[in-house]
Amino acid sequence: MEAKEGLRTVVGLMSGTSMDGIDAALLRTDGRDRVEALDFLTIPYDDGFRTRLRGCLGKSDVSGGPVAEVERDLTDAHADAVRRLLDKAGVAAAEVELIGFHGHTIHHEPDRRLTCQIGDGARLAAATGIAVVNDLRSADVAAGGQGAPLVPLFHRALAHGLPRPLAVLNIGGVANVSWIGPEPVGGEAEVVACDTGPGNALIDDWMLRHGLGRFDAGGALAAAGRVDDAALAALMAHPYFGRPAPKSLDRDAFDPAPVAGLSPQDGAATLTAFTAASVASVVPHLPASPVHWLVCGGGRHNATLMAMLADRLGVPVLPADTVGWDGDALEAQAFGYLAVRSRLGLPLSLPATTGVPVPMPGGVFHPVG
Ligand SMILES: Nc1ncnc2c1ncn2[C@@H]1O[C@H](COP(=O)(O)OP(=O)(O)OP(=O)(O)O)[C@@H](O)[C@H]1O
Ligand SMILES: CC(=O)N[C@H]1[C@@H]2OC[C@@H](O2)[C@@H](O)[C@@H]1O[C@H](C)C(=O)O
Repeated sequence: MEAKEGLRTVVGLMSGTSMDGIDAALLRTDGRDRVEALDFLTIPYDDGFRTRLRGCLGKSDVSGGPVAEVERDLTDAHADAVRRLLDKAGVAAAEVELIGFHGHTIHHEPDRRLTCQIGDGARLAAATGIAVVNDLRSADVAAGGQGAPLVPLFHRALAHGLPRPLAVLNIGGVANVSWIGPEPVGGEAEVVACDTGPGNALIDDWMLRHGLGRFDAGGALAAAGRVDDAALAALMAHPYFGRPAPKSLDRDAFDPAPVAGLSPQDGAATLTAFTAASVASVVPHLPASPVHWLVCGGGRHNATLMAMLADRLGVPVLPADTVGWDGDALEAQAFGYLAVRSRLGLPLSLPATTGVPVPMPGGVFHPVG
């Protein structure tokens, strides 16, 4: 075990459900309440690899065969991302203590105690010469938790001094919220979290299906359409939205059939409204209404979605960048932070963030050599 005090220089790596690429962040953190962001980059996947990755979704058997080949190539792409990040930052691998390696979720069914992130920790440690912590969700799921979301404790670490209650909303392929309560003197604020519903994944799939690109840039297509209220009501009838937090989702949990017959514009508008309405539907499940929302993840670049969120939530909804955070880097930074917590034996999740029975440490350590 490493020293209990002090900042460590670490890398965090995330391959998110939108399958856009690898986010790699360099930071210094004590795994508690100190975080200094140093650098960040994204390495996009090419279309061929994205198709292979998509082909792994829903599978949980990684041994041998095509999933094992994708896992190997995914790991090597992460090693390359680490090299490029350190080159960009002018930092030597020897100066980095640890990599937090999320891997890529190909299957997530916590109610059956199943979650699977592909990514070979030992191979990444050997390729980079830096120790790795991976498999950060399994311990939580094995103990009966949702295994997600895991970023809430990182959000709390960043949130000192901001107005409370605060909601930090990540809009990736799936969307998740961290509710952070008032800051007690000398104590830690209450955190409640869950996945709210779809983020961008259904919108991205819609754009691809209509040959209109990989995502709705700026929300322009949605802005040109009309929300179909009946289709939206059908989408919102899913039982997930009535369930209390904590709760989590797999990427493809929702069937977009209700929008199937709509024009490209109206479908985009309705799916964008679905994301906004599902975020708003979580508010009654929170301990108190947030006084403002900070939005991170790629969905904050979708102006139509941001406007729909502001409309439905009725309080300020701002990109997280407005308080000095890098809204693209946050998830990758979180996995560097969580890797340090893993080495310190600190919890990665709490009963109110994943439903795990007790505060839960986790992660698997892979030393170099
Ligand atoms: N300029 C833009 N306009 C609209 N949407 C955008 C823009 N840029 C990115 N996005 C959306 O953001 C998505 C990527 O977001 P992000 O990288 O946060 O997701 P992720 O980390 O892969 O997912 P998750 O958080 O679920 O793991 C893209 O797929 C796209 O839908
Ligand atoms: C199982 C899984 O990989 N879940 C992801 C996904 O993407 C967003 C949302 O669903 C969140 O629950 C989680 O990722 C973030 C990083 C988290 O664990 O906090």
